[in-house]
Amino acid sequence: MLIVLEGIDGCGKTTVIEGVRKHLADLGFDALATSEFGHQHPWAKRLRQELMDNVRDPIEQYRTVLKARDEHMNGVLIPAAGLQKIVLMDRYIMSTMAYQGQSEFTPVRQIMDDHANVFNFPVADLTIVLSCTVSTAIKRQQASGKAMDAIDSAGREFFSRASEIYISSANAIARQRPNKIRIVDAEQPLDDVLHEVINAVSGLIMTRDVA
Ligand SMILES: Nc1ncnc2c1ncn2[C@@H]1O[C@H](COP(=O)(O)OP(=O)(O)O)[C@@H](O)[C@H]1O
Ligand SMILES: Cc1cn([C@H]2C[C@H](O)[C@@H](COP(=O)(O)OP(=O)(O)O)O2)c(=O)[nH]c1=O
Repeated sequence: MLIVLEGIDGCGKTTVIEGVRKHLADLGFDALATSEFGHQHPWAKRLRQELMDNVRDPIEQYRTVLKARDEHMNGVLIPAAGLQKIVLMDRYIMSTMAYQGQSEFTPVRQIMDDHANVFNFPVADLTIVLSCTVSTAIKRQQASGKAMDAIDSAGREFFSRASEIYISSANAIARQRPNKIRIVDAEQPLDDVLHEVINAVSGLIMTRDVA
C-alpha cells in the first residue's frame, strides 16, 4: 500500500511520516518510510547532485527525477508491494508537478499526461498534502536549524507557486477520486496534524490486507 506525503520544504512531511511510522509500529505494522532522493538509497546521492547541477535546465531536471523514480520503483516500491508492506513516501509525482511543473518546458499538464499515459509508475493509494504558508515553512526550517538551500536558491515566489499547484491539483483529484487525496492544514500544532494524518491512514489500512 502506497501512502504519499506532499507539500513544500519545511511543511512537516518527514516529521509526520516518522510519527505515523511509530504509530503503526505500535499497532504491529512494519511500515517502510522512504523517498526517491532519500539518503539511504545507493543511487540517491548522485541523482540529488544531478538535480542541483541542473537547476537551470528544467528538461534535464525532469529527466533526473524520472531516473530516481525508476530506480526507486524497481529497488523499493516493487519489492515492498511484493511483501504487502505499507509504504510511507516523502514526495512523489505531485512534487514533480509543483516544482518541475513551473517550467514552460515541462508544464504540469505534460507531467500529468506522461505519468498517466507514458510511464508505468505505481499509483498512490492515498496522497496527503500538508498545506502551510511559505512563511510558516521558513520559520519551521529556521527553528530546526535545517539548511534552507532550496528556499534560498529558488526564492519565496517559487514556493508560493508550488503551494498553489499542490492545492489546485489536489482539488482536481478530490473532484474525481475523493478517497485518493486529503489536504491537511499543516498550520496546526504537530499533534493535530498527526492526528488527522493517522486517521486518514488508519481508514485506508482497515480496508486492505497489509503486513
Ligand atoms: N505542525 C507543526 N508545527 C510546528 N512545527 C512543526 C510541525 N510540523 C513539523 N514541524 C517542525 O518543522 C521542522 C521541519 O519539518 P520537516 O518534517 O523536516 O519538514 P519537511 O520534511 O516537509 O521538509 C521540523 O523541525 C519539525 O519538527
Ligand atoms: C520527488 C521530487 C523532489 N524534488 C526535489 C525537492 C527537494 O528539493 C529535493 C529532495 O527532496 P527531499 O528529500 O524531500 O528534500 P530534503 O533535502 O529536504 O530532505 O528534490 C523535485 O524537485 N521534484 C520531485 O519530483
